[in-house]
Amino acid sequence: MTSNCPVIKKCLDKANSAEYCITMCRHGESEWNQKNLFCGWYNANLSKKGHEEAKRAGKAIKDEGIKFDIAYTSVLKRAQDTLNHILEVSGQTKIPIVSTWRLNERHYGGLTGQNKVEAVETFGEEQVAIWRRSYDVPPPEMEPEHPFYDDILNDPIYKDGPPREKFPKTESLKLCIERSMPFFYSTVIPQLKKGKNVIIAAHGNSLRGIVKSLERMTPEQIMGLNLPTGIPFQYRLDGLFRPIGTMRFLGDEETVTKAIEEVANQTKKK
Ligand SMILES: O=C(O)[C@@H](COP(=O)(O)O)OP(=O)(O)O
Repeated sequence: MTSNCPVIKKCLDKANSAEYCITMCRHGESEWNQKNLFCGWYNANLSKKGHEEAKRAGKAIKDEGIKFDIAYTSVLKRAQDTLNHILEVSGQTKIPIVSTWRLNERHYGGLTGQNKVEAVETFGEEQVAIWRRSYDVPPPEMEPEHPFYDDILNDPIYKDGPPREKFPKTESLKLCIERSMPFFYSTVIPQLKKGKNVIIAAHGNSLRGIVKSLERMTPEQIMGLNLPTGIPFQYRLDGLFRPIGTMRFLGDEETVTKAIEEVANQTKKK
């Protein structure tokens, strides 16, 4: 965009030249990723492989000499443990860490705890693909009889929200974006504006929501994006917080491609 008006031109020059950098990382493989179960708000641990992936992510950040000023994560331990490994291995455990339910994985509703291949056998490939990757079709709600309903609802990690009357029973990507992006714009963006270097350690779908918003992707475009576990990626952003170039993974291309394919193929029988 260009303009002959000096005032507009000055604003546009500033917007086009300012540059921010943000690093994000989906947590390492969880025990439920390993068992191929829909996880959502269930508070799964990292698997042994997940701990290793997270440490490797920390090494990649250390090797690149990336220094963070502040870190954001969800209230779920798979994301928090991943962040802690990253900060420990890269020698930056002293930075402030902000945890919020708003960066949680999308709530997978009644699918929580179901095996992804078995879900395809029960509901069909097309339906499960819609629940996993459509933009605005949420999975069936989690009913009070669901084996994890009470554990999740009464978990003290939710003492600061969401309020009980708004506690999700299921979420589409759209609903996940509606609670994560207000946090991103009100809390993370101001830090970037102050020149701070930020890392977000979160989840496959809460991060897909941020990517969709930053890249101004359509609902159709975001359907095709799968994020690998434990591989950090970065964006350089212009003054209007638009990406300059594509996301850059801190990992070799072969490993990244293989890890992305694994996520895409989770509903296929091995
Ligand atoms: O909830 C889950 O099962 C996965 C994402 O699953 P898909 O949407 O890729 O099926 O979330 P994460 O492991 O990132 O917390």
